Amino acid sequence: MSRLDPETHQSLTDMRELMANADCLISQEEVERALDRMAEEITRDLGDKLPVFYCVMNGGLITTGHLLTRLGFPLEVDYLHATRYRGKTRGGELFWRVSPEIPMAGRHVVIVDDILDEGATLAAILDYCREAGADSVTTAVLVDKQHDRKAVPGLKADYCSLEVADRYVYGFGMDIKGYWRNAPGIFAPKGR
Ligand SMILES: O=P(O)(O)OC[C@H]1O[C@H](OP(=O)(O)OP(=O)(O)O)[C@H](O)[C@@H]1O
Ligand SMILES: Nc1nc2[nH]cnc2c(=O)[nH]1
Repeated sequence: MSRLDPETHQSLTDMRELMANADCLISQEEVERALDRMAEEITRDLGDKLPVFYCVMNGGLITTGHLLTRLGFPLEVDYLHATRYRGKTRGGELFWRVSPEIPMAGRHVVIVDDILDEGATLAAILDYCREAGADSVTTAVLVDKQHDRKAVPGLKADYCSLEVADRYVYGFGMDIKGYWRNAPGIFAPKGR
């Protein structure tokens, strides 16, 4: 391996240590089973509606990819990027980096994301879809974080069968300090 500058070397060490000491909250097998269930339900409800799936970047990337390969019906795919954490563990104001390209008017829209935490992101995206004239809007989210701080009390995704405790989690699309979106399962730093 080529020599790394000291700062990069330290980050590499820190990130490897973090993963070596993490708690695995949901294994890859459990995630796969949850995606199977989600795909079955979506197929039942939307399989004959030519829906458009919008991936919420960046976190929704892995869930969207795994979900779409389980869907055996015609559909379109687009993405949007609305972010409010931006490498931090606390959410701030929602920043729209990229708006979707495929028009939503008159379409059956499915929003796919990795996590429903406080729900400010999903609530804003739902408003956007309704204003854009979508015929129907459904939401598919891999995990729902359990706490009572939802931006809209009782907010739930239409399709979601995994729950996580109120900890900062990463893996399967979710980052920790920008890293480990590639972790195969859902993890949390030990003791935090
Ligand atoms: O329910 P909320 O509290 O609103 O948080 C959920 C959002 O937070 C994450 O995105 P983030 O803002 O980290 O952007 P990123 O996916 O680009 O990292 C995640 O992918 C969700 O979109
Ligand atoms: N990576 C990550 N992103 C989030 N966005 C909202 N909550 C979380 C979380 O627990 N982890």
